[in-house]
Amino acid sequence: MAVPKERIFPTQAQVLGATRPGHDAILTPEALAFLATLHHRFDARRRELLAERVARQARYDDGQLPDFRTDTTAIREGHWVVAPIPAALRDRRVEITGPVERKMIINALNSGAKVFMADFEDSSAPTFANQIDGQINLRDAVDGSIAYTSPEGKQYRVEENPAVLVVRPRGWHLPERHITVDGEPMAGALVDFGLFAFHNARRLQARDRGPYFYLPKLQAMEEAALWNDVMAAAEEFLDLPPDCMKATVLIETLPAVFQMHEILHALRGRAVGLNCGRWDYIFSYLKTFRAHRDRLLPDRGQVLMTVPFLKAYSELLIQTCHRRGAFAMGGMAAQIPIKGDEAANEAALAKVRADKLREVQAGHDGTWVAHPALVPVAQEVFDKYMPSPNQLNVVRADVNVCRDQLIAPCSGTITRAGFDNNVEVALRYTASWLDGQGCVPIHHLMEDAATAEIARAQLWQWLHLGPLEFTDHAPIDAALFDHSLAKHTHRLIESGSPVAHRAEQASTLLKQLTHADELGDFLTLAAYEQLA
Ligand SMILES: CC(=O)SCCNC(=O)CCNC(=O)[C@H](O)C(C)(C)COP(=O)(O)OP(=O)(O)OC[C@H]1O[C@@H](n2cnc3c(N)ncnc32)[C@H](O)[C@@H]1OP(=O)(O)O
Ligand SMILES: O=CC(=O)O
Ligand SMILES: [Mg+2]
Repeated sequence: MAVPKERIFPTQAQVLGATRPGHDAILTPEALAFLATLHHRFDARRRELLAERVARQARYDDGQLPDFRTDTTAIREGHWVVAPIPAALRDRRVEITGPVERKMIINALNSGAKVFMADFEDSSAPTFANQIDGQINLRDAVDGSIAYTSPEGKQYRVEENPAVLVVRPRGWHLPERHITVDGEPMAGALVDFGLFAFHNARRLQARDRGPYFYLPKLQAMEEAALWNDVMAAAEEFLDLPPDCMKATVLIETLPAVFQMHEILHALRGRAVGLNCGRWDYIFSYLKTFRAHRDRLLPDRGQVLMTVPFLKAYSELLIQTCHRRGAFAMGGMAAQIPIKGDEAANEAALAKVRADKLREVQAGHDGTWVAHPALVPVAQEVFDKYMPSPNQLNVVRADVNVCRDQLIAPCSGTITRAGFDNNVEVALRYTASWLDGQGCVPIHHLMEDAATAEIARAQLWQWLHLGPLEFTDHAPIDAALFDHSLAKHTHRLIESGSPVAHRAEQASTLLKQLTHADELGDFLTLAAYEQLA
């Protein structure tokens, strides 16, 4: 893409990773100069905001509880709405999500969903090849040339009326060590956003669609303001109209739920909605309260969206969004279709249906599905209960959520089966991730970075905030964890799984993380050190 010379920052980002054929068309000198510009202008601020996360967590560790801000009351109480939502995003009843693999992108675009969220984040293991191949695939999807032939000879191409593309870059915390500026690794977020915007934003803007993004794992309005400034700078650099880049923000950290008005306000020229990222939200609840024994969570299978703290979160999100003219998107049920067992499949679909029914009846404007076969399931429910394109008119004046409801302890039990399942899922997911696969089915559930984080964080919590015991009074202790981990490691090695060779490596990493005195910030940060 031609960019006026005076806009190009003198430094180029350096590529340290091995590149493959086709990568040079993404990692062009102009694109690398654009990345360097983003890095120079915004990385120091990003690092400051990450330091604020650490300070915030230290306050929670000292016993403070998250709460609404006192310095932003005027924003919460003021009368303002977000900018008008573009036509392409006014009906988002079903959104399919998935990694940026070539075949899956085509399948997702053809799935019948209104939106496809192309994911560089929770469902991606960010090897350099995955991330840059993903950029090639998205560029080809945007320019209409994407096609794929499977090893069996099946041909894939995009059909008419594909889903609207929305891209999710990595969160602010993850580095991209294969691209550096002045010797410093770039932020994965700036690399994913920057390369996608550089190669596709103008082309998208020239059509009836635009450059649209999902923004993950924010904790505070200042982090949203940083994204706003990054996008504004990119628009200026790429000669695009101000605020044409649109953002839907995942509310998937506990601190962020207390700043939803503020986050929308920081992005008000470009915010189109918030989304209930339930899995990371549960993980964030665990992490925020890692030192609070009175807020331990039971088995993850019991932490459903109907438990009080999650119900309060989703209802407050709907009320907040609709007050501001923004969409309130629902989230992901973990069930996926089960092949070869009709009864089990029907039971899984019934769970998805019930989840979508809860969402649409609560006032959500749309929802997420993990698999193409779930598009009609979710759509049927939303079509029935949401005949208009959205339900921005549902103001939920009945909702009156206070701080204590958002952080309410969750009742339930810790079972042996739940403990063992956490060990198995954390191990098998980590092995897959280390092998370059960021989303996998385990026991017929979708497991990705967020769900795996819950599994491993719970293990840490149960071992470190104890002494705890199961319902049969057997102690929950490190010896039990070591035993279960050894058992599942052995099983994975013997399983013939394509990731069996990663079993020992994943096991060692999990052991370190679970035995550590402090709950590590992100599994994916620790594992990134070892990612090929
Ligand atoms: C917490 C969060 O962040 S949620 C968001 C992140 N998570 C996701 O996006 C989940 C994405 N989903 C997936 O990756 C997959 O559905 C999995 C891993 C859960 C299951 O994958 P598989 O076991 O391969 O599913 P399955 O074999 O049933 O797939 C059947 C077909 O559907 C396709 N498919 C499955 N999921 C998707 C998807 N999300 N998008 C597009 N195509 C898909 C497969 O590619 C396959 O295509 P083919 O018949 O042309 O070969
Ligand atoms: O990103 C979504 C989530 O649930 O986490
Ligand atoms: Mg998430």
